[in-house]
Amino acid sequence: MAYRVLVTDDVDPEGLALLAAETELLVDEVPTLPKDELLRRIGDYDAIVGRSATKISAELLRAAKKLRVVGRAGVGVDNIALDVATELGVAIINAPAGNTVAVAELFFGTVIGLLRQLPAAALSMQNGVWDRSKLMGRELKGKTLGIVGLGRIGSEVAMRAHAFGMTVVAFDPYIADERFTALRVRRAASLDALIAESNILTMHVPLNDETRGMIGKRELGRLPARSIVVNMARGGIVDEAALLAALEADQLRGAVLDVFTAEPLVADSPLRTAPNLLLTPHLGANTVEAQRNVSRDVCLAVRDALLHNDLSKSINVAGGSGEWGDLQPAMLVARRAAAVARAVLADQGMRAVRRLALRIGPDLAHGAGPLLAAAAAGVLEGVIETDRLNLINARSLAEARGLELSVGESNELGHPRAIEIALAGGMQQLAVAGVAPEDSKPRLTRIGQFHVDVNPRQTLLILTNHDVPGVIGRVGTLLGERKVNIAEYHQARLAQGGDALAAISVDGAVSEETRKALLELPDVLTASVAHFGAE
Ligand SMILES: NC(=O)C1=CN([C@@H]2O[C@H](COP(=O)(O)OP(=O)(O)OC[C@H]3O[C@@H](n4cnc5c(N)ncnc54)[C@H](O)[C@@H]3O)[C@@H](O)[C@H]2O)C=CC1
Ligand SMILES: O=C(O)C(=O)COP(=O)(O)O
Repeated sequence: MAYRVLVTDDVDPEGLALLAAETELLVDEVPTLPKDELLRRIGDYDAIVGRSATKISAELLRAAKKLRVVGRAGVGVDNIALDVATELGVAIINAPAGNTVAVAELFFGTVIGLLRQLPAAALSMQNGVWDRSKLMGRELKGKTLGIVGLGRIGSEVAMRAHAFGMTVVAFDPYIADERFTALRVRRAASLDALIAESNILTMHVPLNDETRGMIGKRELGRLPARSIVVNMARGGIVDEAALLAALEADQLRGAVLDVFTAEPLVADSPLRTAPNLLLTPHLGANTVEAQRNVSRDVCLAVRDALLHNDLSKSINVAGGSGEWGDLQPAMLVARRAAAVARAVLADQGMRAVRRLALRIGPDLAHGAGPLLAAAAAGVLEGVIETDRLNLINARSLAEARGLELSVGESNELGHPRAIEIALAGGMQQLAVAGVAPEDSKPRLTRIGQFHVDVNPRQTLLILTNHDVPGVIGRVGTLLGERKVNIAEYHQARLAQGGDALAAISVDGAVSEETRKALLELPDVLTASVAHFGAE
């Protein structure tokens, strides 16, 4: 089956060629579409790849019945209704690293341009003027640079600022002290403290509820006299009206804006004629190198998501570390162990699961988020009606049904790559455990108190029976008569003559009628079937 990919917003051809090279991907490249036209067309597509000009609204996502992936050839995802995408199970993939240097270089280009009055100088030369006295500049050396957001771009700016002889201070409550030390950046205790000493204040944070309007009239008023404010992050992080007022009152030396609350900036915006304001039309990422990088990065990840169901690059899988190569077998165990626990409990009359507790061995600790999502998907599969149950929406769908989810690391599971799922509801609970060793196949190792050893393939039959001779033969004969092929049969018991449990891995499906027939066999006490969905 071929997947259709819609590409908007001038995405670099090098990445698109990677998509077009796949026979299973049909790529349609269009210019940035007006909202209504995009809404009309989106229903035909499995993926959309674009940049900041295309708004991926809640309305668009709900209309996009086939959509599985949104690729963003760049960093900021404030143009995407992330919550709705997560609820619908649509993967959001961005290209976080490819344009970092482009923004950092534009920072120095524009700030030096502003300090040395380069736009005015160039214009004066075009106009036949030679006036050096009016074009006196200032240097970066010795000035204090205040960076808000010491992430990828903030860090690159900091490194280059040292080369210019600047003092570098930053405010970022989410970054550890070690990173500040490694970058030789002094940590400001608060945003206010940073503002109070910044000759140049620059914003490198995402736009969200915490950062919208972060620099307003009050903050601008607290900057040292004759400071410069730079916003290359997102429009609205620096309040445009307050900035305009501060520039008109000659309170600042100047400002640089590359991003605007509404883009494109309207032709008659008062910002266009404000004094000492250097404007660029969202050029931060506009270099040949950056566009090639982000296009390649995002297209590869979109390809892998569509063709190989690899969601490791989706930013809306909670806790994803980005590297899932070693986690896939563990995710399979988590999902299947949860499905087994749910099936067995349902046959004991417990249909409403209330709690899912995941415990993982230390070598899987980095995958806690995706593993919990996989376990949630295992509990829900076959229970809820959705054709888009996946690692992206499983946790939110489970929580919406009142299921409490938790995950913890444990050294007591007997293997560093062990996984245990405990489901509970009412008075009942059941734990199912497994392992995902690096060098052998994933196995289920425990169902309740019974030790088993079975590779959970397409379908697992779980029987409990009296531990008496003849049961295995009768079960095998019944399944054989019904053309159910047994791949593995693992019999476990707690004590001779007590209860026993059989974990039987079979090919294909086991009908409800076959399950009932198994229950009719002498000495069989319970029979549960876990059909595993697609991986
Ligand atoms: N002008 C342009 O063309 C471009 C603009 N951008 C913008 O730059 C932003 C930053 O990009 P990256 O550095 O790659 O992202 P990043 O995620 O590496 O860094 C963002 C940093 O902001 C920090 N942060 C978040 N909330 C904060 C708060 N309330 N106070 C202080 N710090 C806070 C985070 O801890 C993080 O370290 C993007 O979100 C995007 O909006 C990115 C690329 C191009
Ligand atoms: O990557 C980002 O966040 C940017 O702001 C770049 O946006 P663009 O892809 O140039 O529309």
